[in-house]
Amino acid sequence: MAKLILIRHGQSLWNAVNKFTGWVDIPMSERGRAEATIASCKLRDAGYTVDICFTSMLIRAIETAIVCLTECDEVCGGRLPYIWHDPAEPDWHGWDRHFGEPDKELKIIRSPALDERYYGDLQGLNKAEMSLKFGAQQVHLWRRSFNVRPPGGESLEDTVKRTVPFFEAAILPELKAGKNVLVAAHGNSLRSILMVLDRLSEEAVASLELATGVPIIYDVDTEGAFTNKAVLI
Ligand SMILES: O=C(O)[C@@H](CO)OP(=O)(O)O
Repeated sequence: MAKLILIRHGQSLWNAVNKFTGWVDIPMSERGRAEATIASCKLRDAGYTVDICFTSMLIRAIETAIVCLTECDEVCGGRLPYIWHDPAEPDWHGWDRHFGEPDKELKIIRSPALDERYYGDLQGLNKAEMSLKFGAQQVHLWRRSFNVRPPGGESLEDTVKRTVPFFEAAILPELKAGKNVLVAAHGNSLRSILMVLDRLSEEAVASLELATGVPIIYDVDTEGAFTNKAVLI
């Protein structure tokens, strides 16, 4: 049975100071790196290995993936992790051309489809200050409702429209082929995927909160059915 391992990135420097982050490319904090290290050890101790990894384009998710795969390198199952570059990219310089042993490689594939929800005009602003300015209820709607867009940004519904098609086209086929997949992404991009995997209603997804750096694991069969959800706290 293939494993799907979802992980929200470790705490970022802007999570630490309660700022809306969205697409701003903020790295992890020291605590975030520690969270990713602990996640790596928990994956190793529970005997999980990864065959292929997907991340967003944002450094906090990429860092989380790399720390998870390399702090306890048993998680890689003896493979060498590397960032895959698409030969179709205009600036591709043959970065992965020297690899010749696919069985010993662990591709890390980045996609903007997994990026955090775009927070528009709120990016960089403090969440508590915005609650004082616009009211806690309005800010809660911007942060957690399914279809209310933050000013100039994406609703969760908008996010679903990019994450779920990517999940179905790129990630699901790997799982159906029996590969263990690590997906390192963001609070809202993962909430949008979990909404589908856990069949959550628009109301139920509003109360779904994901901790930073905590792996969520599903068994996936060859038909693409998701069972036995486990959270490695
Ligand atoms: O700021 C953000 O990008 C996200 C995740 O940290 O915030 P929220 O939890 O409010 O959706």
